[in-house]
This record gives sequence, structure tokens and C-alpha cells, in this order.
Amino acid sequence: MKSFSKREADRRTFLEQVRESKENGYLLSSKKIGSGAFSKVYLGYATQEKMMQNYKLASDLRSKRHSMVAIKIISTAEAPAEYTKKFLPREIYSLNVTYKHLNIQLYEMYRNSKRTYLVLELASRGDLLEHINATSDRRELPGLEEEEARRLFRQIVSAVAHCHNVGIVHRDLKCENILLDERGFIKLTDFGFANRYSLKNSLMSTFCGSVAYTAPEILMSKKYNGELADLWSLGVILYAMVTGKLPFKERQPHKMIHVIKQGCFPRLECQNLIEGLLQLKPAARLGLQQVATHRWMLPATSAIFHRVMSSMGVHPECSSVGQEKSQAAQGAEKPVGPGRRGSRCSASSRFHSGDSRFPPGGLGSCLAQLPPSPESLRAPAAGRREPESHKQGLEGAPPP
Ligand SMILES: Nc1ncnc2c1ncn2[C@@H]1O[C@H](COP(=O)(O)OP(=O)(O)OP(=O)(O)O)[C@@H](O)[C@H]1O
Repeated sequence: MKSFSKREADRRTFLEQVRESKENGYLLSSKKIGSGAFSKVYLGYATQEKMMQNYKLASDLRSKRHSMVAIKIISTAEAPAEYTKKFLPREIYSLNVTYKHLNIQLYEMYRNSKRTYLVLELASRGDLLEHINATSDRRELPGLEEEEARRLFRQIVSAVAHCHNVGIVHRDLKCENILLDERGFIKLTDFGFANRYSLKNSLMSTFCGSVAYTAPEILMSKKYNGELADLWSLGVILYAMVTGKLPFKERQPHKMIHVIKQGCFPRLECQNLIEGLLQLKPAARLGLQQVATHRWMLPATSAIFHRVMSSMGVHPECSSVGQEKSQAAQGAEKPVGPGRRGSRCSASSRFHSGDSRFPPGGLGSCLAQLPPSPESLRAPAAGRREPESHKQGLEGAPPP
């Protein structure tokens, strides 16, 4: 329990934040809608005066017919310098260049010596992880209905393609960073690890993201291509959407590689697409264009195709663009995990939170093995968000 003095300090801080927001044209409510490692996110309202000054904000909120925003308050005075000097500017830059489309919009920013305030578009329906779990409970079946998974995944692919097209790799794609707005559209958020790249094939070395969603080349401390690493995470997200579970469950990055290689999965309708993304060799992964045009992504044609193939007694997933590319790219090497046709596992019915990233000690030991790189690493446990209390109700991540 918090001591009286701590509660009093929190109350004073909050009142300061209310005042600072008001001076900048926003009414800060006491409703906290989320928190990160160095931030708290509150529901706020844009004042009429603000709407008159800020065209971007006004045109968006008018179309939504409300004045609500999400105000992310970052305690820059308390955050490590690396975060405020490197990751926060990257997040702001990424939000600005990916403006519009299916990403969270940054309407405005104000700051002082203690804090930075990001006024963001509000995504009022929570995140994809919560949505998958709530839907699984309602249906009494793990995962989303296939049609819904397809609709959402197409939006996610489109959002990621938009980022890549403007030279941004997200590097922390996971269900918790995909929010849903009031109309049920996805909103990609948390660009704290995002980075820009200018050369198509330039390689990065920073260990980013959550272990459960992290591409094997990053887990193996190799230099990696950010776009291809995002593709791996997309494969994990799609798997999570259709099965209600994570494909690979392991907290320790170095053990995760072993788990990935051992992967064994139930047969899925979109298995071939997942296979195309979860390829151990980055170059063997499907490109975003191939993902977007994969037959599973095209509802009408895929339905007809599936019906015709089934009526001919052929499993519809037995051939595809992805498989051709993957096999061509990897020669005789057998696919990892989902690619092991015929291998089946029984599935547990609940989705684990992906927040098993960077457990205390886990990443630390792994980081020690990383080669020195121009980009130093974000602090392990301290630099990452604790799971929200509402997420702790989910089946926990597996024991270390
Ligand atoms: N625009 C938004 N609309 C609604 N909720 C939001 C919004 N932005 C953030 N949140 C909520 O606040 C939480 C924390 O936000 P965010 O992930 O941006 O913080 P962070 O400091 O980058 O976190 P992390 O430590 O995971 O990097 C999110 O998981 C989400 O639940």
C-alpha cells in the first residue's frame, strides 16, 4: 500500500499535470488508460479554443464527433537519458512521419523541464491482446473468428507497409501495441523502438521488441534487417489471432531459439501464410506485398478457392506463392515450426501476454553476448513496461 506521503506527492504531481495541460488547451481527466515504463496515459479532452488553433486535431476530432484524446505523459526528469535523448525523439519522429493511415496520430506535443506530453488520437477499445482474450471467452473457443482475423490482419499489414514505405521499421510489433478505435479499426502504436532506415538493405543491431514476437536473427544477436524482423512479428501476431495463443512461449531469449526450432503447431487455415512469415531465414520470409495478396487475405476468392479445392479433395493450403518463395529461398532446408507439415500439438486454450519481454536477468545475460554496436541498448527490465494490472488476469507467461 502507498504511504500517505507518496499519495500526497502523486496528488500534487497530478494537479501540476492538470494545470500544465489546461495551459496548453487540454482538460486532463483522472481516468488512466494505460502506462508504460516512464509514461502514464490519461483520457483528456481538447478545449474549443484548442480546436480552433489546431487544424490537424480539429479535423480529425470533428470526423469522430467527440473531443477525446489520449494524453501520454512522460516523466523525462525520471527517465534515463538514453530514453529521453534517443528513444523518445525516435517515437515522436516516427509518429510524425507515419501520420494518418492506420497508425495512432500525434496531434501535438508540449513539454517542460520535468515532462513531455504527447497528445494522441484515442483508441478507445483497448488492445488486440485484450480483444483476442475477450472474444475467446465469449466464443468459448480460442482465437478470433477467421473472417475477423483476416479483416484485422489486412489492416495491420497495411499499417506496417505504410511505415516501411516511409522508411520506418517498428521493431516492437505485438498484440499489445495494436490498439482498436471506437469503429473497430486497428491503430498501430508504441513507436518507442521504431527506427528510420535509409538503405533498403541496411542492417541493425539493437535488440528490440518482446521475446515472444522477436525474430530469431535478433535473438541470435545477429545484425538484422528491420523490415524482415517486422515480418516475423506479423507471423506471430497472425498465429495469435487465429489460435488465441502465442506460437513460441519462452521468456529467455537464448532459450527461445531452441523453442522456435522445436515448434509444433496445429493445422490452420492460414498455416501457409504463417509459414511464409515464420521462416528462420529472414530472406525466405514473404514480403509485405506477397502477404497482402496471399489468397487467405482475399476473402471472396479464397472462399471460392477453398471450396473448389476441397471439393476436389485437395487441401487448399497445399501450394502457394509463399511456399514457392520460401522453398526457393531456403533450398532444401526444412521450414521451422509451423512449416513442419503434419506435426500437431494439442493447444492450450488461452493466450499468454507477450509481456514476457526482457525479464530481469533474461535479457541481461543475452545482452552481454551482443557485439558492441553504435546503438547502445535500451535498459533491460527497467526500460520496459510492467504488465498492466488488467492484463495480469491473463494466463501468465510460462515460468522462466
Ligand atoms: N492512443 C492511445 N489510446 C488508448 N490507449 C493508449 C493510447 N496510447 C497508449 N495507450 C495505452 O497506454 C499503454 C502504454 O502506452 P505505450 O505503449 O505507448 O507506452 P510506452 O511507454 O511506450 O510503453 P512501453 O513501456 O511498453 O514501451 C498502452 O499499452 C495502451 O494500453
